[in-house]
Amino acid sequence: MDIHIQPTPHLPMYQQQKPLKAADILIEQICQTYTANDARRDGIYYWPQPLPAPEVRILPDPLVLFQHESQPGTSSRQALVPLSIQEMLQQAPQEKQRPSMQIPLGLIDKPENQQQETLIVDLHGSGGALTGGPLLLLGTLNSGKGSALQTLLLWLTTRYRASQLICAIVDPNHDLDLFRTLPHVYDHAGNNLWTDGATDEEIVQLAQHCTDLLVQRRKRYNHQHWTDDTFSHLWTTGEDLPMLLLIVSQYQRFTERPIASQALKKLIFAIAEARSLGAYTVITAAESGMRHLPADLLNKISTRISLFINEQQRAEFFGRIYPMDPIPGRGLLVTQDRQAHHIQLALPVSGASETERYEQLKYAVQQIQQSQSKQ
Ligand SMILES: Nc1ncnc2c1ncn2[C@@H]1O[C@H](COP(=O)(O)OP(=O)(O)OP(=O)(O)O)[C@@H](O)[C@H]1O
Repeated sequence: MDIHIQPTPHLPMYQQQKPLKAADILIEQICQTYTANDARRDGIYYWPQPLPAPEVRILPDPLVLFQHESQPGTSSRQALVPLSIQEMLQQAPQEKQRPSMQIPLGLIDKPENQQQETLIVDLHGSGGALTGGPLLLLGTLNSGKGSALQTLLLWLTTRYRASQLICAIVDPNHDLDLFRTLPHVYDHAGNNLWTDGATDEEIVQLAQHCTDLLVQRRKRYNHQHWTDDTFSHLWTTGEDLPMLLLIVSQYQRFTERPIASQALKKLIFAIAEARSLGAYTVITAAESGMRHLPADLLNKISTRISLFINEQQRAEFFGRIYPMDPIPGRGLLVTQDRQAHHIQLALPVSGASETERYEQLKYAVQQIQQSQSKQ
């Protein structure tokens, strides 16, 4: 059974800060008498609410991945998945799982269709999805890249056991430190696949472990003709074949280090070539431009999310200047139909401050760890 993700979730209601005007009262009364559902039945669609925006004093965490255990449905906060982590962890092993790399990351605005939907990125890149293939998250300092990686990794490690998913992580900012202890970050030989990339040797070694994994996989199935569906088919027949996810955070940090950047680039290319074998890539970068993200690397990346970047970078990255607000987690995504959409990414966990969110994430990772040790 697949986990159901609300297609058009309800938006948070902010507390009214200013006194109501007569027009507001009138609108509210009309909305009460003639609800959105009544309107929809009559073929009238309301303009969707604006994307939920974090506001330090009012609601710093308006959009989160999972529902909070103690307050389902009672908070003005919105969850992408209508389940708590604990419920997800209990449900996942009972499902007939497929190796899906479709990850709910936030909300996507489509005002021209009067819609707002869950943003799902698909690292496997099956046809028909809004986005597909390797993912780049670009954004300036404090734009929300690290939080987005946490959301992505929390989803995947909650959903898949370590025997189903191996994560290789290059994390110079230590945004994913809390995940380091999870068994997902080790390969079958017991090698730890997390590094902050402080030395070139560490990067080269991690690249070697990942390449070995791919080589072993090709060898093991040397007569196999790999198509888009082969991996999924082998997986569901019970083959011991974990997905491999490479995360390279802050790619620009390595561009001045020829050995490290060559090793990373080669690895990213090898993983892009091995998508049908179940290998996937996510990269974040704080700088665009050829010097930081070479064109041949960018060509391998089919899903490009830009969080806040300055106008000049926007012009370079998109070929034109789309309007953007400097809101954490707010960004732009150009979908396969070449349409640009505003998006709001979800935080992995809720919390009124960074410290609270850190503790919540720590607790979430502990829950994952415990559920792993029970299996
Ligand atoms: N989707 C979001 N909703 C609400 N707040 C967010 C969101 N994403 C990030 N934030 C907040 O914005 C701040 C910066 O986030 P984060 O550290 O993820 O940014 P970053 O791009 O990784 O920054 P840097 O490049 O400096 O490491 C944090 O306080 C974080 O909690």
